[in-house]
Amino acid sequence: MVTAAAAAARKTVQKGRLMDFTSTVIIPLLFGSLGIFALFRLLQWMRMRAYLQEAVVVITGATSGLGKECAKAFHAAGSKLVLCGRDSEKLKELVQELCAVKNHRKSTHEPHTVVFDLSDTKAVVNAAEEILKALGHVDILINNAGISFRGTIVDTELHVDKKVMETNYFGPVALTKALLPSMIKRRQGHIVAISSVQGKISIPFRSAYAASKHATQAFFDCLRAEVEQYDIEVTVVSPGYIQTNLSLNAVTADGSRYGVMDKTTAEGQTAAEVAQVVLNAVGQKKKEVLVAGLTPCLAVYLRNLCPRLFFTLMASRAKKERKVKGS
Ligand SMILES: NC(=O)C1=CN([C@@H]2O[C@H](COP(=O)(O)OP(=O)(O)OC[C@H]3O[C@@H](n4cnc5c(N)ncnc54)[C@H](OP(=O)(O)O)[C@@H]3O)[C@@H](O)[C@H]2O)C=CC1
Ligand SMILES: CCCCCCCCCCCCCCCC(=O)OCC(=O)COP(=O)(O)O
Repeated sequence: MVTAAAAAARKTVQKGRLMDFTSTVIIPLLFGSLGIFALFRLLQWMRMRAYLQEAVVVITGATSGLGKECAKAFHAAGSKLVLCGRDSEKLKELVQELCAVKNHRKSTHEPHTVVFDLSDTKAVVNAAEEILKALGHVDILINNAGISFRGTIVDTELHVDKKVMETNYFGPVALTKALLPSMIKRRQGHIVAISSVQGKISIPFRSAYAASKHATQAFFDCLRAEVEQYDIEVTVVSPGYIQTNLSLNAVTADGSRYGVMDKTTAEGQTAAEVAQVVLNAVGQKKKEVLVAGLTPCLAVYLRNLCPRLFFTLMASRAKKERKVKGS
């Protein structure tokens, strides 16, 4: 009887101590951590806002898809935009669209436009000069423009491989090199490369595209290391499928337009969602970001951790695709 009462009393004391511990240690710790986290996020947001507001941001491929949505996101963040593209009419329409947006919280700026073809090196160098003359400097360069490709290696004419490399690799490299000296001089700048999941893994019938994106990843990784001493940032963004005109505009083995909206593209993430990820990655000065669903992310890990299995999967994918196309 006595021992049972003593045990019950001991239990009550223990329960009381636990409650004391919870109210004096656990709960304050929990709220404290939440508070610190909220403060950290607020400071991060304020730093990002200050970084993007008034920044001179050059965006290539601004006439459609991801480039257009990036233009909207950076414009809304108060950046001074330089919109680049091949079609001056489409660029003018975009400027009108951006200027029509009312933003009462932030001061926004009317964007500049520069028309040039990225596969023309001379035009790229002239464009960089034009940009520096008009705005004095560039804070953020977003190398976004690009084209994709569909075809077998055996059938693809070499000029097609070159065209894809000129647009996706040599164009951004030339523009970056043309703007880099002024960034180094100011010891300030941020260079962004829109690569792809296919900059990390190669899938069949995309040889020229995957090669151009692997080259992009390699070049901008080297650049990041080389310019860190000048406080210049480099961000490589690797998206999975996005709902844009990329597949429609892709080139085929003989250089003609593919002209098909692939199911994978149509079912991808929206360009606005990915543009927001680009904005945040730039604002937070991230080194790289993979913006894709579970399967592409797993495929990237599989390529590195178990390449044999990945190659087998890709070979069977090639066989299956060939069967579907009856070739
Ligand atoms: N959509 C997707 O699934 C994915 C896209 N990406 C990448 O995103 C980037 C943007 O593509 P996305 O928006 O999807 O596709 P879009 O086809 O919608 O946009 C491509 C942009 O690049 C421009 N461009 C193409 N060739 C040239 C050139 N020679 N000189 C100058 N500009 C050129 C186009 O301009 P114009 O209007 O003159 O043709 C257009 O503005 C690309 O680098 C692409 O590889 C990455 C992963 C997935
Ligand atoms: C342990 C399980 C691992 C599962 C991995 C299986 C591998 C399956 C292959 C998946 C391939 C994903 C490819 C994604 C490609 C992609 O997102 O590319 C983005 C683009 O650049 C699109 O350009 P495109 O012209 O090809 O439309």
